[in-house]
Amino acid sequence: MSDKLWIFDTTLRDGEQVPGCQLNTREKIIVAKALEDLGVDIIEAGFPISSPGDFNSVVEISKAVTNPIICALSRAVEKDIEVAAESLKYAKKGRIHTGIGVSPYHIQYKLRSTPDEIIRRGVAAVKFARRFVGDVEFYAEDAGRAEPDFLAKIIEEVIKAGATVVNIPDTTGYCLPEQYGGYISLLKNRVPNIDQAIIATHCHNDLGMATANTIAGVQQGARQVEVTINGIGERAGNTSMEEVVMAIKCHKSIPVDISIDTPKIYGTSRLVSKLMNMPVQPNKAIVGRNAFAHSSGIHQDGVLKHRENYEIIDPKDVGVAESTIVLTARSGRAALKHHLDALGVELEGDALREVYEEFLLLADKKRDIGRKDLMGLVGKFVTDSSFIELEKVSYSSNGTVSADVTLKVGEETHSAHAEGNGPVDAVLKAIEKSVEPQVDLEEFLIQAITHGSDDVAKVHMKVIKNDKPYFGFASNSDIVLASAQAFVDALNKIPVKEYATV
Ligand SMILES: CC(=O)SCCNC(=O)CCNC(=O)[C@H](O)C(C)(C)COP(=O)(O)OP(=O)(O)OC[C@H]1O[C@@H](n2cnc3c(N)ncnc32)[C@H](O)[C@@H]1OP(=O)(O)O
Ligand SMILES: CC(C)C(=O)C(=O)O
Ligand SMILES: [Mg+2]
Repeated sequence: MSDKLWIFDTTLRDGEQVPGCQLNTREKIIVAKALEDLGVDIIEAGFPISSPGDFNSVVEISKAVTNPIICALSRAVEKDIEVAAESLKYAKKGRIHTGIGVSPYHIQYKLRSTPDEIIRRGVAAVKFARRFVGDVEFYAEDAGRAEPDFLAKIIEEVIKAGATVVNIPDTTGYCLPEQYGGYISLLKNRVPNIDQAIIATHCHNDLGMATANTIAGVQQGARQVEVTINGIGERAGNTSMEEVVMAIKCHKSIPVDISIDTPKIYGTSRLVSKLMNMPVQPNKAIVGRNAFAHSSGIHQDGVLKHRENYEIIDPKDVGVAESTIVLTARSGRAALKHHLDALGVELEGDALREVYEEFLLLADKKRDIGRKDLMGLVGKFVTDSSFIELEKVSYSSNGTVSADVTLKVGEETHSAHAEGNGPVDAVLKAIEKSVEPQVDLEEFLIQAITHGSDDVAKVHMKVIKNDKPYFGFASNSDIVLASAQAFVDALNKIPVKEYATV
């Protein structure tokens, strides 16, 4: 029989420590509800002593969320623990998370203390927290660099004092998987009362080892994993929830059950990325834009024949509609044919070979091959009456912001006027008014390339049509124009056959 693996999410505490990621209470409640919906077991909602805002967030999350345990962080300091307990008064199930540094660095240089005194303070903190709640987690900060004998001793003592969960953080992301797993097996084998508490992993990603270390910990007997959505967190981040969950789902040999509703992973990732203003790197495992995108011919042919040739996860299992086949100069005929079929152009044999040769010449010069390029290549076989070209864009701000756009769709000219919250909003609305298909704008990123006031803005956009993502890119020194061009670029990638279905 498998054990339960408790999923402890610290996006709203450790994740929120990242500069620029701070959320207000309303936004934290949105994330907490999404985490509840995703199926997490414990939400670390904040560090209540740190500010009135964080205290209030823990109070409001406790009211808003029903199923998960709500956890509040504190130092091994009585006042911190009292405030944490106060913040949890509305929690249906509340947990206080208290602890202290245990590595020689932390004991000597941070806390200016001695090992014996650290054990005394840790034990006192756990006993004090138990006066308020029955569920007390102890963290042994910087356990990843602790003396093993000292770690085993303090863990034994805090369990005696009433800790229900013992958290073994690799706070500085120092460990290799074998070392981190070694700490967990040491505790399992050496601490006589270890079966009275759950061992938790809490890994940081300074060497890119957070997921590997967490999995090593679970393999050695840890039964709680502390993770964040998209792996956000201090410095290089925390362990990413989606990576751990999917690694365990992919490897049935790890004998644990997880409560996460995996098709909700992608939506939760986007929500956190958007609210925290923290873009997800394109090659991020599981949730990155390219996690299910195939761009070289041999892979594309393999995926088109049988998805599992090059995918270990079905994208639908994590909430991504489908894999994408991206046309590049490394693509082969299978990929080209796949795209032409989607445009309604069915070519075989010599015709396909002829178009493929021309496609290669073009793809060697151009990074991103879009619908206009493809229709140009197959022009003698078919005409495209739906390609969109941006002819004119103007906007003004006179109390209300409005925009006028002129577009050419196939041979026809369309003009539209719209108002918006700002110039980009107005221009995109005007474009949407005059074209099919209507789409949902899911992601919109503007990046400065050189960082001067004469900078060129690079815009990346993701739109959704019929649950499928389409990406648009553009760069221009005019941010509004770059946004309009990226939007049109994305629209032009939507196959005509998708227009009819809304
Ligand atoms: C590994 C982690 O992620 S730990 C969590 C990190 N998150 C945060 O720090 C965010 C919230 N922190 C805060 O708001 C503030 O730092 C507070 C309210 C906790 C403390 O503020 P201040 O009282 O001004 O202290 P300051 O931040 O300057 O220094 C931290 C103090 O806590 C002590 N301390 C650090 N960790 C612990 C601990 N686990 N238990 C007891 N004391 C601790 C330090 O030794 C230092 O004490 P000192 O001033 O006597 O040397
Ligand atoms: C407070 C503890 C759990 C922590 O975040 C760490 O040690 O990384
Ligand atoms: Mg941490």
